[in-house]
Amino acid sequence: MLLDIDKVSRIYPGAERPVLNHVSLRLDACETLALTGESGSGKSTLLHLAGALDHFDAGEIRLDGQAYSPLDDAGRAALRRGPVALVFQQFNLVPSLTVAQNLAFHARLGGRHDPAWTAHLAERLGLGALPDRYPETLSGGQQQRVAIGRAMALRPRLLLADEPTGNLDEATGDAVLDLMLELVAETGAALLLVTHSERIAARLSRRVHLTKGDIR
Ligand SMILES: Nc1ncnc2c1ncn2[C@@H]1O[C@H](COP(=O)(O)OP(=O)(O)OP(=O)(O)O)[C@@H](O)[C@H]1O
Repeated sequence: MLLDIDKVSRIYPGAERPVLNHVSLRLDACETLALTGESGSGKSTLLHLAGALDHFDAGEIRLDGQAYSPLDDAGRAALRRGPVALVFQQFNLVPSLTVAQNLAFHARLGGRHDPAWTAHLAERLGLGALPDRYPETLSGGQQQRVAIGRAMALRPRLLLADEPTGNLDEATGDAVLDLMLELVAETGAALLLVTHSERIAARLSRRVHLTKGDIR
């Protein structure tokens, strides 16, 4: 088992009820899992917890047996510059950096920049001719391909994606999802992907539905 979310709860300060109530979820290497649920059901919250971007109030999360709760901020940041990578709906590229610099950005921060691998990713993602372009000159699909390349440059064990095609039209989104699934399969990573789309969920190997703070 790669990711073990074990009876995790999250109560936002001031909220009456927990958004996540003893949620458990396990993910093996090479698995691709769609996380669906109504708006506000806690999908992003769960993804952020798996990415060590937020704290949980009960339970435990482990990645390859490493528990999250003892980690300090540096340990949590190291997780995101190593085995865990994230892709968001809003791309979140660094506007002042070129495509090539964005692709290498997180891997450099983590001391794991492999120029040959990054160049391979740029080619695979159809970005080979655009190394010196800035994000504002790219289409949404191109920007998301850079974000995926930036994430995969770390050779993560776990890729977390929050509505990665939510800002793209259907054809562009499908092409981006194809590339993401290919790269995840090629590297043996696991994928946990939040989506509202039945069509996208059906493309992944497994799906779970979040409702009333729990997985059904
Ligand atoms: N930082 C926060 N502080 C307080 N409440 C929050 C915070 N983040 C999210 N919430 C609340 O927690 C609930 C779940 O939010 P979350 O974003 O995880 O849901 P979601 O299923 O991803 O929704 P959507 O599909 O609309 O993106 C919502 O009621 C939201 O308002």
